Amino acid sequence: MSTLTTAVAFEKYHGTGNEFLIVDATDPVPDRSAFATTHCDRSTGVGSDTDGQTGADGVLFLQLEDRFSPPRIIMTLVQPDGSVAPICGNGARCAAVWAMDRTDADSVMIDTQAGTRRATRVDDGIAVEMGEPTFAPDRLPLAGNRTEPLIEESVEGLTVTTVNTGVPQAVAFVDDIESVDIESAAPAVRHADVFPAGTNVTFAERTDSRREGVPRFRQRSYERGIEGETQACATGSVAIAAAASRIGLIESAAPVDISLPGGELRISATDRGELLLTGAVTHEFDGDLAAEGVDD
Ligand SMILES: N[C@@H](CCC[C@H](N)C(=O)O)C(=O)O
Repeated sequence: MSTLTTAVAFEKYHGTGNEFLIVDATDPVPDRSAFATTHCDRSTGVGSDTDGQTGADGVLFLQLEDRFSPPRIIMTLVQPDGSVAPICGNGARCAAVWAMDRTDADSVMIDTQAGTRRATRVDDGIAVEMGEPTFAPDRLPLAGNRTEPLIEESVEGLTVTTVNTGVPQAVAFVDDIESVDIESAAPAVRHADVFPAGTNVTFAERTDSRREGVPRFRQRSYERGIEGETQACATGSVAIAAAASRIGLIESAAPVDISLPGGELRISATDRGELLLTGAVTHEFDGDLAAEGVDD
């Protein structure tokens, strides 16, 4: 038995600073977890981009099915710790551009473990239908036989409202987001016993509107699977809108503007009342990376 190393083509994209390596899923990568852990490492991973950022926030393995109209993509996000996330809002936008560039389509369907999402090219980037956020304890999930949603309750000393926006999110509304020591405050909540599958932890501060009548929040998120703060977490942005509406901070979950360390996102509503996430996507650079397998 010997180790076989092959070169795998990748493209690096970011959605509002949330960075992904995209690999065509038809290229064989025998151990996807090891591939993601190695190449996403922020110190030793894939080489620097123009912003000097080494590594990435995950690998999107994308399988394009262009016989359908609109084209479909089967999206699997493998995170730096080797785990698979059911969905990723920023990743879905990057996946949409990757597929649109190959098909000339302006709309694609993205099949994820959290369900199918439609993504459409719009003036200010890509808009993704994000499904119905749910506060239901069994869908979060919450531990035990709990029947009540977890709304504005203290978990590990932080007051949070929990919502599943495709992935679990614990949202804490704070007065001054800059003063939050996220690396100290978030890990205990992320691993709290009440969340058997863990959770992402998102902080939000209500701030001045930039569009008349549109509430705006500043956001910082600590992500499960990355185990650290990211420049943007779009399922967290949707969670802020849903949670703020649920606890009466705002009248409705849409429209809402969100400012993140990596840029701006907008939450609006589709005609069917589904939340729509809109933001920019950037294609950074391409290359080849080593994938290791075993040859027997
Ligand atoms: N960055 C993402 C969320 C990715 C999944 C998350 N880390 C998890 O494990 O739940 C986004 O933009 O939504």
